[in-house]
Order: sequence, then structure tokens, then C-alpha cells
Amino acid sequence: MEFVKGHGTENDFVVLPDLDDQLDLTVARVQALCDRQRGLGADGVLRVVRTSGESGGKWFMDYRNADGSIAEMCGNGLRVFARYLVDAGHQAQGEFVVGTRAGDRTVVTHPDGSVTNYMGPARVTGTSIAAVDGHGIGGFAVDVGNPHLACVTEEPVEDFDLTVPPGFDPVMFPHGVNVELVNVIGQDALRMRVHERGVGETRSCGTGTVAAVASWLAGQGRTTGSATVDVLGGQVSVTIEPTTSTLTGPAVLVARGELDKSWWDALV
Ligand SMILES: N[C@@H](CCC[C@H](N)C(=O)O)C(=O)O
Repeated sequence: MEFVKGHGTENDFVVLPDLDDQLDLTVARVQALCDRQRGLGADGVLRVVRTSGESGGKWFMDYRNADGSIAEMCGNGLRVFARYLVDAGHQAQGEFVVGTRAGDRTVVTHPDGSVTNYMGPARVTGTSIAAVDGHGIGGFAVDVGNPHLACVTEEPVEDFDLTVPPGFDPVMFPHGVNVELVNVIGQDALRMRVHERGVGETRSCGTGTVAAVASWLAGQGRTTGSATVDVLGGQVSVTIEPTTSTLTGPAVLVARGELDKSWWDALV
């Protein structure tokens, strides 16, 4: 069984081409693939499925977090997914549509290896408080297809311990939440760290960067704007409009190979 390893701003993924939707991708298999000692190591798995295209796209991105849980959407993963499709010859360079659990998303691959995702609306749904490292930090709840609590703070984001999962309001976020800590570092320039639901601290989160920019704008009473977001693994650019948002950043394919069949079969 073929795999490809890739990352977007060091948020890393195992890509599993499964064009005919045959794989039994159990929680145990996702956990083992993502384990950095007993597997390949990754923040998540992207299963590539070919679809009928009835709703526009020919592809479905089946995204799983490293703990085996299913998430609706993954922004960095979508760029890597698009790059894989072009690299494998399944899609021409340029614009195409990928289905996700959050709906269809248009992507545009660029010759320099970067990808622009049309991420849909970033909906600010309220305010809440994240308990991080003994601090209560206020932020905005932002729905980017998946749930975020993006908190702009004056405390340097480097100073927080994200090895412990942040606390959050389970009534507001009944299915868990991704928590972003955000500093303003210049004009239209943010820095972000993130604790991802189902993973832990990662070096980047694409949907999280969109939520961070939406939260920063909401704090100024704005619904439109653009910013760069520095993450531990690099930089992305985000534009927010009232009805849509875009995320542009790198997508890197690192390796390809074959999974050992007996290893895979022993996992249930
Ligand atoms: N890293 C992703 C987000 C992955 C899903 C997230 N952990 C969740 O459970 O919602 C991204 O780049 O957006």
C-alpha cells in the first residue's frame, strides 16, 4: 500500500491514496501511522478518495487527527492533498475542487509549490475563555468548518506551556475545540501557537490561522482584512471577507513508499 509523507508549514501528514475507497482506516491504524516511534509519525492522516464529482469535486479528503478522531476540515492538509493530486498526475496544476466534511473547497496550486485554499466563511459565533497554563485568556469562537477558540493576547505566545491541553467551555464547544494563542507583531502581521483537538501542540494549523485572523479582525469590529501569520513551522497568508476566506502557504511532499502489509494487517 502506497503512502506519501508531506507537510504544510511543518503540520505533517501521511497521505494514503485510496482512490477506490477500499481501505479500512481504523482508529488503531491512524494512531499507529501517526506515532513517531512505532509508525511513520504525523499530526494527521489524509486519505485520498475519488468521488463521482456530482457536487463539483472529483476528490474527497478524509482527514483524521493523530488520535484517530475525525475532523471536518484541515487547512494545511488541504494544501498537501492538492499538491499530492498534482504531483501524482491526477490533476493539472491550477484550480480544482476537493470535497471535505465541511463542504466543497476550491484550491489553486501554484508553480512554486504553494497552494491557495478557498476556505469558506470564518464565522465568529461568540466569545469564550481558554484556560492556558494557569491563565484565563479571552477570545472569539470561530467556525472554519471545524471549531476554534482564537485568543489575541499581549502576553508573548512563546511564554505559554501548551503541553497541557487548554481548558474550555464544554457547553460552547461540545465536540472539543482547537485553541489558538495570537500576538500582533506588526501591521497586518500575527504570530500564533496552537493546541489542536485530537493532536496536541502542532507547528501550524491552517484553519487555526484563518480563525486567528478572523478573531483579530473581530476584536477591531472588522469583518474584512488580510494578515500574514507566523507559526512555529513557517508563515501563511490569510484573507477574510464576510462570506469567504483564503489561506495561502507552502505544501511540501517529503517522501513516498510502501507500508509493510503484515504491519498494517496486524493493526485492527
Ligand atoms: N491541522 C489542521 C486542523 C486539523 C483538525 C483539527 N485538529 C480539529 O480536530 O478540528 C489545519 O491545518 O487546519
